[in-house]
Amino acid sequence: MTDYRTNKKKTSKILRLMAEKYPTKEAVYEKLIYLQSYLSLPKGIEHFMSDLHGEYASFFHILNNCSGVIREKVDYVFGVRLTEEEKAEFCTLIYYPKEKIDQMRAERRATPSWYRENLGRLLELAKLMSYKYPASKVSGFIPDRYASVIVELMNTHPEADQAQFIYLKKLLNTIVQIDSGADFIEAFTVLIKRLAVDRLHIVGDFFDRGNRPDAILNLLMEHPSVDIQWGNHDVLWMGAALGSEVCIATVVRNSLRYQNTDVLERGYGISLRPLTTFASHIYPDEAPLKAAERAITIMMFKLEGQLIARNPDFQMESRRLLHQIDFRSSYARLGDGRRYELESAYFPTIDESCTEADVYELTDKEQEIIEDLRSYFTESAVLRRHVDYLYQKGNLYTCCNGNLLFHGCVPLNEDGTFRTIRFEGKEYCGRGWFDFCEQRAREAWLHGTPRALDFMYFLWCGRLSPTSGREFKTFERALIADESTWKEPSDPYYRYIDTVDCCERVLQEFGLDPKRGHIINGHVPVKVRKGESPVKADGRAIIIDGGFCRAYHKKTGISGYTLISNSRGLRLLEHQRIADVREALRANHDIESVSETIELQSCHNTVGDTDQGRVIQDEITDLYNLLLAYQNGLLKPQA
Ligand SMILES: O=P(O)(O)OC[C@H]1O[C@](O)(COP(=O)(O)O)[C@@H](O)[C@@H]1O
Ligand SMILES: [Mn+2]
Repeated sequence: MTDYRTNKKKTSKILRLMAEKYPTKEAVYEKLIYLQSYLSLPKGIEHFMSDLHGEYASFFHILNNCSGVIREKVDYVFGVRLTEEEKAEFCTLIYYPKEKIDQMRAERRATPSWYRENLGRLLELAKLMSYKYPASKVSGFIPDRYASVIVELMNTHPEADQAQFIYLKKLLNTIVQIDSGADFIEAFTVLIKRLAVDRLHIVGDFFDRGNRPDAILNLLMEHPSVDIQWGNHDVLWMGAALGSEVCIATVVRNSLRYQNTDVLERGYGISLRPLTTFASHIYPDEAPLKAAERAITIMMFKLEGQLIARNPDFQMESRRLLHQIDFRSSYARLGDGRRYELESAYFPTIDESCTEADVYELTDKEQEIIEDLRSYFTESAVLRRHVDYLYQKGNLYTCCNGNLLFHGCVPLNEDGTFRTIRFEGKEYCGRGWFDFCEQRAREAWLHGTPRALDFMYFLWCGRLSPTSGREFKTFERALIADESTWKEPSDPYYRYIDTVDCCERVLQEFGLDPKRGHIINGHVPVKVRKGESPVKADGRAIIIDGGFCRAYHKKTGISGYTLISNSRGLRLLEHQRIADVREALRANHDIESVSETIELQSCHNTVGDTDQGRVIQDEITDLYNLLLAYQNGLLKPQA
């Protein structure tokens, strides 16, 4: 009885709210007709990318060419009506309108007929690409300042009627005559790019290795429809920006290793001066960058050792190794009980005779340096804006249209079952562990608690972290010459992902249809050169770390992947070579992309089949109820 009453109360509350929004019967009709028909349009295109690792030029190009979709549409619309060169030049105009127009002007080729011709082509392309959207959505994509004229252009039908033909000609002539051709070309290219990608998913790792993660984020922040799944490099930077000292030391170390200090110094206004001055003082024989790397590496190991000791639940004890160094000889004892020779036995910031606990203490000077860095990191407004954006648009995982997106792994046991993780006296596994990890990562942002800041470091490199799933061998890689110690054992997930059974269990665990969903991961570079494929378990899982990262090109053999999900299925694009804007402008070169169909459905998916479709369906039900309430007099519509 109570249930019935509360439900009734709730329903009428919803209806009253709806009535405020749709006060007349006509308003309800209008919305119902719009929503009902929208459900039948083809589903919008989703693009997935991951592991961008600061490679701005490639990302910029792929964002501009919409992962190759523009080129395909141009081929489709203009077929043999244009030569290959004309099509390539037209594509370059769409990718880089400002630069291309400047070039045409400089070469005195930007004549009125050039403007008219290209505006005509852009219009034709935009019309074709807009067919899968309702008109109101298309007008939402048009840059405001040009909206009324572009809407007018989009509504012309020159093929149908002579008067329309003349009308269109007049519109285009006037645009060019009054010198607004360049502005309209640019506005059309914005519209076309918005029509080409309905949603962009970035499956983690913006930072480290490449030198412009800041520029990538600036660009992305202008994109109208993005979601992000955090990678381990992202959580590391997020932790650093929020003030975790060990995350800061690691970020600085990574930047020095890849000679990317510009990101910190210019991009985020973080000065490394005190560190480099100190480092060249204590390592006078080293080059400045190398000296700074050595100095921050030891600080990092000290801070990491302290963190591991105060967080036994991280299960990272095997990574606390600084005290295993015999400072009098040049050896360290590792977990296997064996002694390994160190690359260098010179540790000017460690007192040889100190106790085990003291090894992990920072010297006064080190303390001063890390505090100084900390204030730079936490006070950088640009970094703060980027991290806020990562928190606002990002999650540890996303379920979208039946697919499961996350960067690393779901921790598994050796036998492939979900691994139970004990943390603060509670047990977690599978999705529950992801939810807990995300909650703790958000605590770092919202409250900056020490425990949550420590957790960000665990997420970066913990063996049980969903973004990592690997036992990092940073100590061995930094200090020990014997490379056999460098191999990083990883979670059984990375083996089991090859099996259909595992993928299906994971999908089910996250509430998705195991027979129809896909797992989409990044994190593990696919070594195409060695014959590896990004497609696992008959297409149930796809790993799209295609190595945008230049440092890994030798290993991967390609320069990035984009996964595309459209109304007919899934397609993978393998981008063959690095983009270069100048080259694109000079010779109209595009990134060469090889396309592989992973799944082709016999029928088109519609908006009705998507998550958004389900939300719309609910709204339709509410609208019908409102209509009923208006009809049976429960609510009075406005006249
Ligand atoms: O998430 P990614 O890109 O695999 O990066 C993490 C990896 O990078 C490393 O820190 C190694 O870095 P380097 O390539 O600079 O030696 C590994 O220890 C770790 O597995
Ligand atoms: Mn990663």
